[in-house]
Amino acid sequence: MSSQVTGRTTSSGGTVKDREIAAEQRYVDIAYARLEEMRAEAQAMIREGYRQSLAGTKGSLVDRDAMVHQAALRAQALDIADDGLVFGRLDLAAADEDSREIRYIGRVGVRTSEHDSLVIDWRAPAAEDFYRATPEDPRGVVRRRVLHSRGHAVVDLEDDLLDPDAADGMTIIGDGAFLASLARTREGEMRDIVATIQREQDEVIRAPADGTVLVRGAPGTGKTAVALHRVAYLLFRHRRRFGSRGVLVIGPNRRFTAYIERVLPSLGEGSATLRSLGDLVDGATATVHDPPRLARVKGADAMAAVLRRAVTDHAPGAPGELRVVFKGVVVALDRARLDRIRSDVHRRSRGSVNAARGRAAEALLDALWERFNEVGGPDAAAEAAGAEEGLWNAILAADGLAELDEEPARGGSGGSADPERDQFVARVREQRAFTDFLVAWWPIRRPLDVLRSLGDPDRLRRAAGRDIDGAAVEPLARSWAGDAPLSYQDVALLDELDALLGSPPRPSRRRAAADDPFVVDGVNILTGEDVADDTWEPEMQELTTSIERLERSRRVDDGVVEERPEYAHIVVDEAQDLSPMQWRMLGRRGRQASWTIVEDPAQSAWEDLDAARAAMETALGGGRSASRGSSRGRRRPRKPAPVRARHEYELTTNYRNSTEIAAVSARVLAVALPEARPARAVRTSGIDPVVRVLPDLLPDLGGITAAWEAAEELLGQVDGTIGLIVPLPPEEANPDAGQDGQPALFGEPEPSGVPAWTAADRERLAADLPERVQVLDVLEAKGLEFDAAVIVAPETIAAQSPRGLRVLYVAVSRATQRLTVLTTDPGWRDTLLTG
Ligand SMILES: Nc1ncnc2c1ncn2[C@@H]1O[C@H](COP(=O)(O)OP(=O)(O)OP(=O)(O)O)[C@@H](O)[C@H]1O
Repeated sequence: MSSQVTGRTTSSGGTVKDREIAAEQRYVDIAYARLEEMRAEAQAMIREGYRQSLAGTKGSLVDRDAMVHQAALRAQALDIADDGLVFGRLDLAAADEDSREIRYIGRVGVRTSEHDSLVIDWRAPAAEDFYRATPEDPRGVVRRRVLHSRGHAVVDLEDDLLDPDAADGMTIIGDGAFLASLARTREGEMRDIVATIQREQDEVIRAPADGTVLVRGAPGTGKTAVALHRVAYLLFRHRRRFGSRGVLVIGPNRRFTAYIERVLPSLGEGSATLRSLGDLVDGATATVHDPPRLARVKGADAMAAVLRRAVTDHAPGAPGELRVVFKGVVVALDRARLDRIRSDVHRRSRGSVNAARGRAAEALLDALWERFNEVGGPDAAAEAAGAEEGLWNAILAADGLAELDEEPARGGSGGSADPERDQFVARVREQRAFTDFLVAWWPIRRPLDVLRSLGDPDRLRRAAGRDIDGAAVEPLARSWAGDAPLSYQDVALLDELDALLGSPPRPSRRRAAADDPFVVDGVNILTGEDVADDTWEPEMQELTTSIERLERSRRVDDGVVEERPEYAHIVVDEAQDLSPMQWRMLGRRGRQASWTIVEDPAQSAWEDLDAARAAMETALGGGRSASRGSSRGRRRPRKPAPVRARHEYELTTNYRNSTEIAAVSARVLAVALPEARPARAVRTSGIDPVVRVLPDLLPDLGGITAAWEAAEELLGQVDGTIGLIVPLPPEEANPDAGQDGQPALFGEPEPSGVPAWTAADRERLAADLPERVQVLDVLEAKGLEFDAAVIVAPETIAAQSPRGLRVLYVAVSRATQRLTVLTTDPGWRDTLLTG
């Protein structure tokens, strides 16, 4: 027989619950004492490692490094356990009460000095029952207890009785502490959920490490939390594999990554790389979202073909003619010839564009030699040389000196069967006119230079071919011209360009710099790299051109040749919003990776989900593109990507919203996507969402005042964070203005009809509000949550983009406790409150 209690008083004073808490506290104290010893041991190990290195024995440096590294990891893991070390207890079924096994579950594993288990790490197999046992499937667990602590002190308990028949004499404490924990105040940063992971979530966290884990779920079902706990699990269980090659976690924007950045460190895992889609590429940071119609073009797979054409076009400022002089003969290549050479080099070079500069130089020399012969060069040269020689000999003879010796041929590129050609090549490649031309005609290009060059509509039109709608060219070019801010989609394009341009060729160190005709002033003009060595004498060299200096300094400053890192595991959050080009960017970082993909298609702002899905499959298959990105033209048959194991999961319980707020968000979902199923919310607050109908919500016509008043009211009602969610700024919005029901593309008037909130409006609104109120546009609100949210003008949000209703669905599902909606449209009040 068990007894269920919440606050009953015992004969010894205090409640049953107090007595149980005191008993747990005794155990927890023992665990902390041992944790302290383990920390001291780890510190001693670190000291010992350093001592060994001072001893200077053979191999001691390696030993020391290994020892210090291990001990430091251990010390770090033990440090994080200082708060809430033990959070769970399992009582397992047994033949009698005395032989009943008890397991304590905690943030890290703690053992006695005799190696008996005091606390089991939550990720260890023995802890699995804590998360998986249910009354239907108790897995031998009679009672599951959650311990709530503040620092080292146990402050509350909550029990689940899973097997009543086996619960002989067991006390069961329960007052809904789990649900209460869901209602806790949000402080602006996500927290870990180790103590309360639910069964369906645990299945995702412990899913197989290989292949792809795909997790779907409505807002608030814990997708992000689960993905992060999975990272901690993978790093714990497969430390060698994932620890060394790394785990990358990708979120939609920097606000989001800031929101989740403390979860992994709080789980003792600081090694994962956390990036947003806007700062995944080193040296580039996105600050804006493109309006949907531009994003659609920039993110489409066809953009890969456009960029490929862009890097094969001549660089801005490339000279249109090459002229060199050999033995008095002028040899020139005109634009048409140069263009043919350029496309020929591109066609024949497998590697990157920058690496092909050496090949381009050779092709130019070939063409010059050919041209030299075409213009009757050898004869003219012989004649000119003969005349010159005759003149000199006459002068020498007049001085009573011997005749000129025959000049020996100077071997050019290694000596060929044609000494005349070798001499030509050797002389020409040393000419200033040739090297200057090469640097300008085939410059080492950076991704950002190429993207900016597409700010020129004519150049963009050439690159676009038929892959971009003609009407899109001008707005696209505008978005890249000058110093226009980089968008989230642009970052993926820069990565694509980086892959196309690649690193410049490595200089040949074997060849003494002084003998290398492409080394000018200690810099290899093919690669831009500094190849000065002992044999280099500056005064013997020609002066460096300003272009070379510029290139050299830029490349050093920008670290443009940095390697792109690859990871062993990649977690993609909010994956429903990724464009095909963004998937390509991720694919390059995970060619050997396993993946965890987290998404909710109903929240997707991306329109062409099928194309994005195909790009995702390619990325997961090892980063090889099934299509070369062009919608037409030649396609080489490619080997199909290997099929990797796929594990799919759906999360069904909404832990964020109260049932009252979840009902509002379900009504928006019913309009946005009638066939979609909302998640089941579990916590009822008794607080109904508020919808206010106001005459005007344009920022200057009452919108800012109304939003400010709503925030002020909520500040008195909740202790934690408040999100003021306003419509998109004008440059990021474009309505679905298509007459035929199709989303509008380009050419229609600017979206002046739909009101928008500028960044300045947001700043004005935020100015007089405390820090716990965040003012953000609907796209910035993705993935975040607040104690209370104010949604300004749902009618505007819904109309601002083809996916506006889904964006609104995201907005209304952000709040945990209170929701206020301000609208000018009574119809929206009815939709939100009654459906
Ligand atoms: N098992 C759990 N115990 C306690 N809190 C939980 C649990 N699962 C999720 N939560 C909480 O629910 C909230 C929503 O979780 P999360 O942000 O991970 O959801 P999501 O599915 O990613 O939502 P969205 O799709 O809106 O981004 C968070 O505050 C999270 O800590």
